[in-house]
Amino acid sequence: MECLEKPIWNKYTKEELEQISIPKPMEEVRKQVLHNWDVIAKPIDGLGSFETLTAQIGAITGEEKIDISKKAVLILCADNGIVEENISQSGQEVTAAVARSIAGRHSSVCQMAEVAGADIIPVDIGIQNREEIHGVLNKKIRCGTRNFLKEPAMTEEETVRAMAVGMELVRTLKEEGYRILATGEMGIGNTATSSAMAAALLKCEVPLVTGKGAGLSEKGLLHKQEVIGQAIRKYDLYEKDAFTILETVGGLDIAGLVGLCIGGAIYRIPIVLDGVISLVAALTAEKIAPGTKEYLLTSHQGKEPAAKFLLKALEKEAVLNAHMALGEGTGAVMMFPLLDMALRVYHAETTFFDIQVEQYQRFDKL
Ligand SMILES: O=C(O)c1ccc[n+]([C@@H]2O[C@H](COP(=O)([O-])O)[C@@H](O)[C@H]2O)c1
Ligand SMILES: Cc1cc2nc[nH]c2cc1C
Repeated sequence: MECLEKPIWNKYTKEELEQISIPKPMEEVRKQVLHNWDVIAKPIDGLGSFETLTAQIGAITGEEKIDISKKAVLILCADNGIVEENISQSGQEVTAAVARSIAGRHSSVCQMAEVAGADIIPVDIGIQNREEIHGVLNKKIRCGTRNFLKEPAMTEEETVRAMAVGMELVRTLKEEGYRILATGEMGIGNTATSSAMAAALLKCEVPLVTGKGAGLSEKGLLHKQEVIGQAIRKYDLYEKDAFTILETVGGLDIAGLVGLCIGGAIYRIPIVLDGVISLVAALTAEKIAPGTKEYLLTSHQGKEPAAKFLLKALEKEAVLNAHMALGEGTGAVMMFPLLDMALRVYHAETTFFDIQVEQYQRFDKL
């Protein structure tokens, strides 16, 4: 049965999206935050990546006093037609089941977000069935994508509309006072769409960037790699641009995440990236709107093999290396308490002067 599409806000065309110009972060503020860290009584660069990440947040927001008190994780839920090809352990009905669990605040990310003091915003951007799930924001573009082995997953218009949903969410959340957002997703089959996109974007062999997702057998993995390889050849994807790769083998969740990343850059909201699905969206966003990556913070590398190549292409390092493969935004949410702890030190401002010790000198250049 065809799903009735709901008309949604739609402002951009593909051409307009490709002409978005991303402002530069504020380098003076980054420098000032790094200087403030050096005055605090601790070894030089003692908090490592947390010093540079908080300086990045300063450069994004333009504020030396860093406030990430109001935070949220956005979980974009969507189905993938490619699941028909048995590239995942379960069927598409699991996407809606987990979305219901998120709405009821039971799922893994919900438990973690509660500890982190983050709000949970589940979004239906393309779950396959028509059910309105109470507590899930309805931004459905269509009921799941098409099977990309047979035809492109999305049309240009659907892709643009899904990206617009992500951008619009950042705009409204900024208006509501949110200071930092984490990316999350839920969608059976989205490690296959992510791996297909990663192979095409990075122009690398499919097995190098294709893993077992939520849990496949060795045989299942070989089949998944074969399916992705066939699609890459069918659409000649090594020769295609990022937008075409997204619409052909991506998903509505990934397109929405691309929009979240670009929205973060436009509205100057730091975006914390979760695992492989968010990382592929981040690289796509950077290719469509260069400069976007300056507004993105990494969290973890995870178990999917594509993650480390995507991080390298983004010229970023993960903070956590915990072999996670959960999704929902769990890795990104883990960053919130870590950043809160680092910022507690930053704002406490216990200086070398306070403890009557001569300030340590930095011998390398900032
Ligand atoms: O974030 C990751 O690195 C990650 C790795 C493996 C699985 N997942 C989650 O598991 C689902 C996709 O797995 P699969 O095997 O159906 O492609 C999807 O809902 C993701 O949130 C997520
Ligand atoms: C139960 C379950 C929860 C998930 N959360 C993200 N992806 C998932 C996949 C499954 C199968």
